[in-house]
Amino acid sequence: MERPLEKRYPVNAKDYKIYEEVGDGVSATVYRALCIPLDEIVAIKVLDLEKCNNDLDGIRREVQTLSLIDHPNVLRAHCSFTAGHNLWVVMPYMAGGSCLHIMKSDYPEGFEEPVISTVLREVLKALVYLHAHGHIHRDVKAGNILIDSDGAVKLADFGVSACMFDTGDRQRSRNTFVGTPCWMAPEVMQQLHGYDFKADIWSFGITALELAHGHAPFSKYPPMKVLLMTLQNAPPGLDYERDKRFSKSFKEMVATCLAKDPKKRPTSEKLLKHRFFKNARSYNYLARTILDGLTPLGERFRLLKTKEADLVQNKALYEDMEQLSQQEYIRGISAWNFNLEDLKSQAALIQDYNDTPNAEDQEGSRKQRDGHDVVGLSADNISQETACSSIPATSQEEVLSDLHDLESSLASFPIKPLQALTDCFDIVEYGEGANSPNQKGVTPLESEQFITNSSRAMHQDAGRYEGENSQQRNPLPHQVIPRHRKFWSGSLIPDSFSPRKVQGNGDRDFPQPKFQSEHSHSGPLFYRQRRETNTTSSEDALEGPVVRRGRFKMTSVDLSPKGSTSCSFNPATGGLTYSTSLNKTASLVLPSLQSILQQNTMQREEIIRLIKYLEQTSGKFGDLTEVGSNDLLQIPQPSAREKELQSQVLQLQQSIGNLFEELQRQKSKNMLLKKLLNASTDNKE
Ligand SMILES: Nc1ncnc2c1ncn2[C@@H]1O[C@H](COP(=O)(O)OP(=O)(O)OP(=O)(O)O)[C@@H](O)[C@H]1O
Repeated sequence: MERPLEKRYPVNAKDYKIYEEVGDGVSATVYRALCIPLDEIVAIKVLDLEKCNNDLDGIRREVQTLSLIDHPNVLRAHCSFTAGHNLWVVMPYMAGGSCLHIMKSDYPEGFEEPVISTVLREVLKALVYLHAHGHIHRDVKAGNILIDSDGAVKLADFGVSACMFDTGDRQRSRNTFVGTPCWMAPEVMQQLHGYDFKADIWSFGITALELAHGHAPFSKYPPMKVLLMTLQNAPPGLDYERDKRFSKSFKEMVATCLAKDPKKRPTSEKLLKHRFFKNARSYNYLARTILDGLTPLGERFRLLKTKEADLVQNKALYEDMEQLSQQEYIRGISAWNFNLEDLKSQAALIQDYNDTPNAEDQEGSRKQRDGHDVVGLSADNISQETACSSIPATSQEEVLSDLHDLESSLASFPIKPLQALTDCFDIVEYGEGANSPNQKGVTPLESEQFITNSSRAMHQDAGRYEGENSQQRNPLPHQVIPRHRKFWSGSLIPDSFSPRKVQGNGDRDFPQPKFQSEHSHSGPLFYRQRRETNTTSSEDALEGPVVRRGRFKMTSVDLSPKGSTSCSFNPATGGLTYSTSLNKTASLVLPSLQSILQQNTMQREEIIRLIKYLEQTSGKFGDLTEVGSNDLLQIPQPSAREKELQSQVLQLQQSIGNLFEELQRQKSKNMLLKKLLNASTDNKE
């Protein structure tokens, strides 16, 4: 029988029409697109080669690997080529998007068990195939499980995949730190003896929890804490009490994947025989359940990004803190081997979150206290860990203890740890210019054929997605949506921001409302207090010329008018005269001036009341009081409402001043940290 002609996908950017953005990752953006000559809807992943630290050969090998893979549950590339400084990977378009996106938009509490077992069985089939062909996927997570409109499930993203049978450079690359910390197996973190395909089984177990809860365990913590918790806590799992809605077989299946000792984890083949997967349905079931009624992928992604952008905008200061923490994390790990003291002093800068731990973490700590399944820990470590995972860390000491714990948990690190880590995490720095994540130019410049044209056409129904957002045929969507820092957990929106999170059902005690208020008030207070208690801290040393002022430093002496000789107080109007130019100095003194104004207004009213009282009770000071009171009483008394509004305005102005001040402080701190980071990198080299 004659074989049907293979479809050949063009390797030139001008043959594709880019529609809307449907996803983004650490180093790539994914678009829905039309392959014009074939009249077929495809997905195009655009990687900025300048942002990939990998060498071109490495990427070439990855894509070659992709093109050789042939399994219904593994997403393979049709073809790939370079366009300008971007690599375009053309793939089948998976109209349902990733499980992560589906959960974030419609199932924030996770999926029901039959859905989970159906999805996971398909993923496991992909892993059986990959492992049998010598590949470790290394990035199994809900964000990489894609669903097509008919419910077909494919495992995507070989951005970090490694070949188990390779030798030489490739083999050594497995001794680097690759993956996303929440899904990362302990042996991958430890870097002791390298790792094998069992690392995928661990990530598979974590993904099962992610699908069950809507988020991965520890996803709200900064990477350093995730490392510590993974290494030191008992493995996360489904709780018999808390996760009543799930079957015993599901709980068992997760537990078997999440054995800390990789040898105790089953192979993918053996796992596929687990009774949990007996309940899996056909993939059409997914189309009928989770995909039914979903808005088109592009629109869903846009809404999620808008929501994320709004939340991030409102939480600009929190972002600064996160960023600082992440930079500190990278710095901390990378500096580990050569300057512990310096590291410790820098650790003082790590902002902790005062998060209420979720039941998952408490459970982990409880198990650990009971002495179960703790790898490589002394009693000392255990108590320290218990403190750090079950009680909100609030002090510098705890951060230092985290670092101490990490020191004992990570036996050794790769030769170039900093490089390895910067490959893993998206580090955003102030002043990023053209290469910043927002500048994801995907201009279809003259393209040159780069890698492969897939040997086999994928079974893609060319016309079926044509209707989806067909009006949105815009040219290349440069910076359609502002891109923000990627969250550690891989979530689109960090858990603590999720408006759907509710307090109180064990696993979901997310501190969103609490955090919001804390952030605007307690955050800056926390920083100031810390500085006050430790004026010789490295933070102070780093701060340079930042003036430490603000409402939390005010004393009654500060508020006295005589203290502020540099501004003029008009007793007739009760107002202050000062330059209105909004420069830095103004923003720094503004809070003090506003307080003085408030204080004086109150004093003035007090004096007027006193004069009135004296007028009524004594004629002795008649002349004097008459002059004084007449003079003062000429000013109309503000009504109670006016007073209230006045004080609100003052408070708002004061908050603005404080926020501006805090922002300046964070900026200068960040700049200094960047310098230190560069210096330590230079040292290392
Ligand atoms: N073929 C596709 N069809 C539809 N959506 C896709 C496709 N490929 C990727 N996506 C979407 O784009 C998102 C990011 O893609 P991808 O994971 O490949 O990028 P990445 O930079 O490698 O991300 P990361 O390293 O964080 O996993 C996915 O989570 C998914 O939602």
